Amino acid sequence: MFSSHPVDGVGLVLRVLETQFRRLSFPALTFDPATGVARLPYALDGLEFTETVTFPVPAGEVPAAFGRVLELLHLVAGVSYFKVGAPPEITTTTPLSPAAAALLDGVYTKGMAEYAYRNDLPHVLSLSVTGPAAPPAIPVSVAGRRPLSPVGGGKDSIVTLEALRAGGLDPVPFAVNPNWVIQSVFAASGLTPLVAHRKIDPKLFDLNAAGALNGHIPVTAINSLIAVATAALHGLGPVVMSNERSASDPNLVWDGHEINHQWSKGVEAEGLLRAALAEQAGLADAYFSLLRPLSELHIARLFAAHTHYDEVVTSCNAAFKLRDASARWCGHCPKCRFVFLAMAPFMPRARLVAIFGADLLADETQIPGYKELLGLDGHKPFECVGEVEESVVALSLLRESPEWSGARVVTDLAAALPAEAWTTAATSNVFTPGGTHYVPPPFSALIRELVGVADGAPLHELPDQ
Ligand SMILES: CC(=O)N[C@H]1[C@@H](OP(=O)(O)OP(=O)(O)OC[C@H]2O[C@@H](n3ccc(=O)[nH]c3=O)[C@H](O)[C@@H]2O)O[C@H](CO)[C@@H](O)[C@@H]1O[C@H](C)C(=O)N[C@@H](C)C(=O)N[C@@H](CCC(=O)O)C(=O)O
Ligand SMILES: Nc1ncnc2c1ncn2[C@@H]1O[C@H](COP(=O)(O)OP(=O)(O)OP(=O)(O)O)[C@@H](O)[C@H]1O
Repeated sequence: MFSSHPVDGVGLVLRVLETQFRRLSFPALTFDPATGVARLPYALDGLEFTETVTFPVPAGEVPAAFGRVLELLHLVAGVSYFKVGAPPEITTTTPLSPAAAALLDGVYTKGMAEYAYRNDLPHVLSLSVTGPAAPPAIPVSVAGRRPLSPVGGGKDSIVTLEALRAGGLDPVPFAVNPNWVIQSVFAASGLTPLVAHRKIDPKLFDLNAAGALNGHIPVTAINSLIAVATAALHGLGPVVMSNERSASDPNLVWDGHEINHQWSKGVEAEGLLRAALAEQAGLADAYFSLLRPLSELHIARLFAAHTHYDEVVTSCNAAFKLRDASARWCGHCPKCRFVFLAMAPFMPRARLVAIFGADLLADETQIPGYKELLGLDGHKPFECVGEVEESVVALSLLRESPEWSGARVVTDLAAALPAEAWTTAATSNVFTPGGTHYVPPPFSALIRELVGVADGAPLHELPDQ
């Protein structure tokens, strides 16, 4: 058992590496309305951490719903500290509505599934968060207020922001810890953003550097709750995300469980978060993804209409590292490869090469990576990339394009795919909106309009929620 008497940095690290942790718990959080600073403490047995989130300070009173969302954020953001020890018990004294308890179970199991898989910790997949029961709150609607639209610097949130603007909904752009890419997207949008700042306890980085257990966490769940809390604090409307249909697609199945790098971007997490916000905080329809009915390839096609973000748009995750971030597109990760392939059918080659600063489809060293995306090798990479079918459809469009058909990577990949792939591509539904979604009116009309206008075709009917 770990105890918390003072030790120097090296001693602390050595003891952590030798410890089998038993329990993650959540000491009381604090919030200072004058500074907007929330302090979120965690205890991994006797090892203590504090994460800090600084919200934009509101002009008026702090609404009760904000406090309830902050409680949820405190519990969800514990994943970063949980992963140091993967304790079998996670307990809170915060009363939990049934939907809040279900969200937390999902976050600590399915949200941590990639971590469990990579570290061979199967017990993580069946953990449960325990706490006293709370009755569901009475839901209130946030409809009719200005939406808050999180910006990630990539193509998806630009498509959402511009769709909301075109629909006359007057969106407020938002980001957690915006780096220069996100700030440049804010500037290119011409809209005035709100921002929040999140500071992970630095002790975590020392432990990681020394070899403590580490791995991927469901960061979108954390950013989403910071966004909802900010919207509540500022009396805004729903938080409108840009998570696509393919985010729900798992990377692989392990021990009978789906492992999805993007779990907290997927539709299951969206449903759990919506229900938890309604029951625990009384916020009905306060969170949804506008782009949920669309594939990544479809979103790439819609993005092609927005040329004034070309100098700033960056989807590569390497640009978003806390340390040693790349300038923009790194040009050699699965996400760069996928986004290049997805955009190529819909824009002139010179424009795409200018956005990326390189021509990935002319570079034969990219071929092994593209084979993974096309399902010819290994499993879908642990990154935010579309489904195999989307890559196949993109390639089928490129092999017929005068500009791209002679590109080295296109010819090699087209030769490597079996003939059935082209039949699959021809009958694919990647440009047909569909699947489970939670887009409420009037936003569903907006997405119909967006898709219909971009296609120059009759408006698609979205299936019912
Ligand atoms: C930028 C990135 O991809 N980071 C992943 C990478 O971490 P790395 O060590 O290379 O760099 P940092 O991000 O700077 O992290 C430093 C350490 O801090 C830990 N940490 C970070 C954020 C946090 O909220 N909690 C943390 O504990 C982190 O574990 C590092 O030790 O590899 C890590 C291990 O696999 C990943 O966890 C890092 O992913 C970030 C949390 C991140 O922001 N990733 C997004 C770009 C991302 O993957 N988004 C997914 C959606 C995932 C979801 O379900 O929400 C996507 O867009 O598909
Ligand atoms: N720093 C951040 N602050 C707030 N929201 C964020 C942040 N980073 C990403 N998001 C949001 O999380 C969701 C997933 O992010 P993701 O990186 O997939 O989107 P993106 O950057 O818009 O597009 P792309 O898929 O091209 O990178 C989006 O709704 C995005 O707006």
